[in-house]
Order: sequence, then C-alpha cells, then structure tokens
Amino acid sequence: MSAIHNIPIPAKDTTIEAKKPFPGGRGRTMTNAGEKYRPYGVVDLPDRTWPSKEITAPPIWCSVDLRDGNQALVDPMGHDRKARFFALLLAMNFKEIEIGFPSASQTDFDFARWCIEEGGAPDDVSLQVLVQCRPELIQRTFDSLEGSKRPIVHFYNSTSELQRRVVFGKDRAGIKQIAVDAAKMITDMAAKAGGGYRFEYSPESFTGTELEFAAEICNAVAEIIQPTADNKLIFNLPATVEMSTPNVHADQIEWMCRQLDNRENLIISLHPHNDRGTAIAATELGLMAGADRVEGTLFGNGERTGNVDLVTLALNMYTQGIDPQLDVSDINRIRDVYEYCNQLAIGERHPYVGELVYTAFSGSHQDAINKGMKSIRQANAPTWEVPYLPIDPKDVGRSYEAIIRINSQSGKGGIAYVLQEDYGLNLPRNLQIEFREDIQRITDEEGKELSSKRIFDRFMERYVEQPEGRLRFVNHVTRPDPNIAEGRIVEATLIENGEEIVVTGKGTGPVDGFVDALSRHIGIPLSVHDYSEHSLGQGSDARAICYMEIAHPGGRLFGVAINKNIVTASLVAIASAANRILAQ
Ligand SMILES: CC(=O)SCCNC(=O)CCNC(=O)[C@H](O)C(C)(C)COP(=O)(O)OP(=O)(O)OC[C@H]1O[C@@H](n2cnc3c(N)ncnc32)[C@H](O)[C@@H]1OP(=O)(O)O
Ligand SMILES: CC(C)C(=O)C(=O)O
Ligand SMILES: [Mg+2]
Repeated sequence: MSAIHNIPIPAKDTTIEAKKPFPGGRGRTMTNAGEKYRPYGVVDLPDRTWPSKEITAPPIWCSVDLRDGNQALVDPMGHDRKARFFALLLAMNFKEIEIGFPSASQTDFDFARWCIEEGGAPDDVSLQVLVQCRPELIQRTFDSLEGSKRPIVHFYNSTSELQRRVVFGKDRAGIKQIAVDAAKMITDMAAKAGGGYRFEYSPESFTGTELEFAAEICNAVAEIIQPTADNKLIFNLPATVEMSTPNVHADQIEWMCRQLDNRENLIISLHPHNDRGTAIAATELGLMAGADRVEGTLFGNGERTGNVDLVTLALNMYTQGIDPQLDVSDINRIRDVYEYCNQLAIGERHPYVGELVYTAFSGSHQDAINKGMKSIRQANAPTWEVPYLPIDPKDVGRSYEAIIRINSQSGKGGIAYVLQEDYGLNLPRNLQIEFREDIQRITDEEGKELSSKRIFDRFMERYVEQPEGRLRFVNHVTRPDPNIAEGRIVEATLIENGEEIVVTGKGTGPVDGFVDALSRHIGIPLSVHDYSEHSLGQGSDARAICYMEIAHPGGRLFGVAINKNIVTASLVAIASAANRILAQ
C-alpha cells in the first residue's frame, strides 16, 4: 500500500477538523494486510474457454430493484414509489421483475397482489418473488402469488463456508438439506396450485462457497425440481459479496456450467454485487463464460456498493453493436424515476447517465470532439466515431449542448465549438487563437467555468460592440478615381469622440480604399491580412458576420462586425480592428 499523508482537504470544506492533515506521518503504510486478509485464490481451470469468447446477444434481464435494491434503502419504497418503478421497468421492456419478498412484510405482500391484479404487466412478463427456505415463509409467498401468470418463485439459502459455520451452525449436509426440503415444499405447493410456476434457486454467498459444494447442492435441488427444456430451472449464482477479480468469477461460472447436470434444462443466472467496484466486468466475463441471465438494478442500487448496473451493461452492449432489448433511450427519465423512488442521487461521473459524462473541459479533448463532430456531419455515415465520446448522447436522449464546457483547462477548439453550436459563429483559426488568450485570462483569474453566454458576450463586447472604441463607422460612398483606371475613391463617415468626421482614401474597392483612409487618419499603416464571412440566421433576417484580420506594424489582430450588408460588415470590421490597435 502506498503512503497516504498530509493530503490537503478541498477548499470548499471549511470545518476546522477537516482542515487538519490526515493522521500518520510520511511513509505510513498499511502493514497488517497480510495478517488480516487472505488472497481469494484461483480456479483450477487450465482449459478455460471464456477468454476468447464474445458477447453476441443480450442475456435474459431480471430487475431486482424492487427487492434487492429496495431492501438496501434508508427508507424502503412505499406503494406509490414501487408502483412508479414497476411501470418504468415494464416500459423499459423487462420480462422478468423481482417485485419483492412478499413474506417479509405486509407492504411487500400487498404490492405483489397489486402487481398481479392491477399492475398491468403483459402476459410475457414473469413476476418474481424471493423467499428463504422456511416453510411458513414459503406458504405466505404462494398466497401472495395467486392468479399470477408464470411467476418465478426464487428461494435461497446461504451455502458459504463462513455462513455455514457462523450463521447456521450446520455442516454441508445440513445446509444441503435446507435447500432440498425447500425445493420439495415448493414443487409440491406449485403442483397443488395447478402448476404454471417457474423456479429459481440461489446458493446465496456463492462466492464464499467451495465450487464443488455449490454444484452438489444445485444438482440436488435440480433432482427434486426435475426441470425440462420447456420449464427450465434458474440457478442464480450470486456474487453476494464480490470477493475476487472478474476473471476468477468467470472461471467459477464456466466451471459451474460444466459441472451442473442437464445443463440444457437450466438457465444460469448471474447476480453480481459491486464490493470491489468490478461488477460490470465480472458480469461481462460471466456472460462470456456461459451465463444466460443477469439480475441487477438500474444504475446499480443495492446492498452496500450495490448490485450490477443493468443500464450500464445494456449500453455497453449497445455500443458494441448489440441491441440490448432494453429501452434505455430516455436515460434522463429513467434517472428521474430512479432518484424519486430510491431517494438517492446519481453521481456526476456515473457511466452514460451522470451529469458530466458527455462533457469535456480539457482543451485537447474539446479540440478532438469539435473536429470529430464536424467530420461526422460531413461524412453523413451511420457509424458513430467521435473521439472521447463512446456513444452518441442523442441515443440516450441527451443533447450535444453541454458536450463542451469552458474553464481554465479549455482550449481554442472548445471555445470555437461553443460559439459555433450555441451562436452559429464560425471563427477563423487565427481568431480562435487570439480570443482563447482573452478567455484563458478570465478563467485563470476567476478559477471557474465560463458559461457560453458569457463567452459570447465577451466576444461581442471585445470585437463587435466595443463600447470603449474610439471610432464608429457610420456610412461610406465611393466614386471613380479620375487619376487611376479602375481606381475608387472612398469617403467614409465616422464618429470619433462624439463628433462626425469624414475620412478619405483610395484603392481598388471599398475595403481597400477604407483601409487606406483609416491608415492616413490614425497615422498607422494597416493592411488586410485575411478575411472571411458567413451568414447568421436565415431568410430576410439573415445578416453577415465578417472577420477581418488586419496587419499593422506591431502584428496582426481581428475586428468583427455583423450587418445585413456584406460590404458594410467588412468596413465596420476594419474599424473594429483599428479601435483595438489604437487601444493597445
Ligand atoms: C443476500 C440477500 O439479499 S438475501 C435477502 C435478504 N433480504 C431480507 O432479509 C429482507 C427481508 N427479510 C425480512 O424481512 C426478514 O428477514 C424475514 C421476515 C424474512 C425473516 O424475519 P425473522 O425470522 O424475524 O428474522 P431473520 O431474518 O433474522 O431470521 C434469521 C433466521 O433465519 C435463518 N435463515 C436466514 N436465511 C435463511 C434462508 N435463506 N433459509 C432458511 N433459513 C434462513 C437464519 O439462520 C436465522 O435462523 P435462527 O433464527 O434459527 O438463528
Ligand atoms: C438473494 C440473493 C440472490 C441475493 O440477493 C444475493 O445473494 O446477493
Ligand atoms: Mg443481492
């Protein structure tokens, strides 16, 4: 472990306690790790096949938000919140939904009844309920399911070495007996109720269970239930606590898939928790290793660090070209329902949904995104390829508005993007470089993000409106120069220090002649280095914006003007540049 010491606390934390450095001196390490914790170990599976497999189709999805998610909330959902969440899950196209633990509370029992009687689930949706392997709880669970179409009765008991020893005080045979007895009771009750039930068994705490014992207990349960190809038994192999690296999880799943009897009559389900922060990886590798089904929650709510996040999994598949068969196209609405029902907030960096995940602040990212967006518009091809954006924000109902936000880490490309996207300004490259310095000075001074409105206002003030500018262009006339063939004489009316003046110059046209007139008037030789313009808006309201790069003895700088008339826009832009030169 590396040393953690004297790390300053962020400025926003103002409490005296928080300002103190962390205890411990330089070089302090967590030396007791080897005594206190044991390595998880590996699975002996040298002929593992999953590393060279790919995910090519979505799994069967089962949402456990209303059970596993709900049981982890500070304030569990009441009926209204549960009903709203249920409606969302149906709208997202979940076909299997664990709606609760009906024997645990009257709220859960009543909610199961409501789902069956009024919930509006289509016939192809299986409602799933969880129950411990305890007779009185199983009885109540069946009571709650009366009238349900093809419900899944999910029963579980912990099989881990630790829980056998510490929680149940039973040996392997005793723990196996709990599962077998429950399997018998459940199949009997289902038969008495006229059939039509599906079954799921979880050797809970699978990740703390010896693999051969997990296989033994599952095979014993299957022996009782006698699954068929038409009525498969779901074996859910939960990472109740995530304890190993994802490759070990994948080995465990591949090993189980090989060892379970009559694999063709089984659905192997994953139920990863996220204690090590690798639930997504563990699930993806578990699918490569042969699993058919995934239980998880939206955005990963659940016990401790949560269950695996089904939205992220689905979008990971989508961005690999696989239709996940879950509708996550309005991610903000899904987030809103999630936040309302769970009374939890989603972090700004959460994959696909966080407030900031489609936003770049840093210059080189902004530059690449800006170029990528232009290139994809020009190519007009269906394939998405924009640097730093693994998914098109529009696919999940997000907009391009906040892709680029400006602070002191930003560069010219980002500023240009904001002005282009929000205000339709297409700044030439040299102007981007020049204006970036100005914005950089402001963001450095203020240490904060600048909104696109402030950037635009600053641009207008500096280049277009120039409230402090010495010269203001009013109008101009031109006439032929009697002394030069094709030459023109330009007379321009300006306001200077509140007074109207007329300046005169010669050239081949109005721009040339006006530059000559201004050079004479201010006593500084000016010339046009570069010029570009484009229209702003459309139809009769369309105006031209002109960017004029003017060279002078001290260098080059820009003036900008917006006018309905292109020639006038050019002349005003020259006056704008002259004002900036005079102010230097
Ligand atoms: C990993 C998971 O998420 S598992 C799901 C966990 N979810 C929940 O527990 C939420 C809902 N649960 C509840 O509301 C309650 O626990 C109830 C109503 C189900 C049961 O309540 P109670 O019996 O009062 O309490 P409790 O859960 O503490 O019971 C523990 C007893 O059940 C036993 N037990 C626990 N799990 C199981 C199981 N799956 N199968 C059989 N027995 C079990 C324990 O060994 C313990 O036995 P003991 O009383 O002989 O020591
Ligand atoms: C009930 C079981 C499947 C569970 O939630 C877990 O093991 O995490
Ligand atoms: Mg769980």
